[in-house]
Amino acid sequence: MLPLETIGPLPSCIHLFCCWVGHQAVTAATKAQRDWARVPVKERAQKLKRWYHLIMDNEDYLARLMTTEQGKPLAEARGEVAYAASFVDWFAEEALRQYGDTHPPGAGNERIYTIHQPVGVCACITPWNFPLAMLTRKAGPALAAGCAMLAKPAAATPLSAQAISALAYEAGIPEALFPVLTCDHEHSSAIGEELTTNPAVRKISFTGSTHVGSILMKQAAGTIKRTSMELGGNAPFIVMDDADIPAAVDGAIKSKFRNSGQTCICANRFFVQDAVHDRFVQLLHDAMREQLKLGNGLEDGVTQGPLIDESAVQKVEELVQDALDKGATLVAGGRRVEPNAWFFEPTLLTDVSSEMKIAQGEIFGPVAAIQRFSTEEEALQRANSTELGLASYLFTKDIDRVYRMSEGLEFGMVGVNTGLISNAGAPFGGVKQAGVGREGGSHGLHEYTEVKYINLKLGQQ
Ligand SMILES: NC(=O)C1=CN([C@@H]2O[C@H](COP(=O)(O)OP(=O)(O)OC[C@H]3O[C@@H](n4cnc5c(N)ncnc54)[C@H](OP(=O)(O)O)[C@@H]3O)[C@@H](O)[C@H]2O)C=CC1
Ligand SMILES: O=C(O)CCCC(=O)O
Repeated sequence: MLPLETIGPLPSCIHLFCCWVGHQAVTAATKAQRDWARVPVKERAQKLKRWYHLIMDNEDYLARLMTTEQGKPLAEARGEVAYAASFVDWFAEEALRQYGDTHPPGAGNERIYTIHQPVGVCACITPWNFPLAMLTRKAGPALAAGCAMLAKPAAATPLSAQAISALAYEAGIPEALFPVLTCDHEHSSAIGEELTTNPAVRKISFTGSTHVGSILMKQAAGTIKRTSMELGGNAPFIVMDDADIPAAVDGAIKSKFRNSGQTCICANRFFVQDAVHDRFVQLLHDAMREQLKLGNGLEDGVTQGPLIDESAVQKVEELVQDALDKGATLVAGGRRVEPNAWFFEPTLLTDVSSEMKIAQGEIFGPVAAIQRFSTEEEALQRANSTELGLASYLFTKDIDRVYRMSEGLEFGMVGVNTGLISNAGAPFGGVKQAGVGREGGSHGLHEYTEVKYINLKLGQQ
């Protein structure tokens, strides 16, 4: 018998085991995908529709599971279940509309046309902040297009992913076509490595940090995989002096404090024009006091749950402290509720400047950090001074400004006079280092199809 030390330490065994599980899953998915691509699109769409109805029928169960697992309040969890289901519903319908086109022939006896075909076996790695919706935003279009989708959810939220995929199997979607590969945080790189390097996987779709997205892109480059990357944001929320201030405050509450500030499209940097600064801050402070209640998300009336883990709380604490050290003013909140708890008070800071860390990257916590500005040009220039061009928000009643500024903002998405931009029918995605590709809408389906051009030469003129 081999001495134990020649086999190696336990972690590397688990690493190898994860790679092996991933490899087996890819092999099974490769066969399942060939069969699935041959299923008539109408039948694929019907199975997705059944999945959609099963998700909605189990809304309460899924929402309670998510609140227990992830922490977001029950009302928000219910909203996410419906949001997740809406991707399945939308892509079930869009699958029927994968139109090709015909082109003018180059010569009299040739005909040129295009068809859309599934990319093949795809894989996705999803985050904990939207454990259902980020999965269906990727699996919905992939399955609709005729692809397989291997899913690796975040270690913090495997149960939500397993529950929603079980409903897919119940709806008639083969398990081998849509396996969910769970593992602990230490071994996510093992599964990630297999999914990004196995040549049978044709596409990788990721939502998470820019740091991990860049690792996955490098790994995927070896086999030239298609990638969709939905990475970090640093959203500006611009309030012009002609804005409807109560509406801007309402948008701020929705955009900033959804999921306790843990979304990549949360307002991250508030820019408020001088003339309306004090009124906006006052009304926002009032709204935070009246509308935000911290606590157990299963209890009635709670709107703010805990952050995801200890390191998330520490990061927010450090950002707030750095801002205060550099001259910010604390208007409300500013600390965790009690030692060792992961609940962080809804926080309002003013006198924030671009030198502070809180203005430079994702806060991912319930902190509204307010900067002031004087002119439209200054607002645009400061808003655009980030590499994380995902979402942006603009509040103004001047229609010329709406066009001028929304076209000038270097972001993939602009919410004008609204703090909520999420919609299954719209293309979600970023520019610069915020990512590659679009999810949702018809663009979201195209991410899972290849365009094939066919040149048909006729025998006779
Ligand atoms: N754009 C967005 O929506 C999100 C942005 N973030 C940002 O990222 C920060 C950190 O959050 P965090 O959860 O650590 O985000 P990560 O980017 O680390 O995690 C996102 C997903 O990637 C997985 N993952 C991590 N490392 C690897 C790897 N080497 N190979 C394959 N998969 C990997 C994770 O698995 P596991 O959980 O097992 O580690 C998880 O499923 C947040 O504070 C926020 O700023 C976070 C989540 C979502
Ligand atoms: O934080 C994210 O990456 C997901 C954004 C959720 C949404 O689509 O609204």
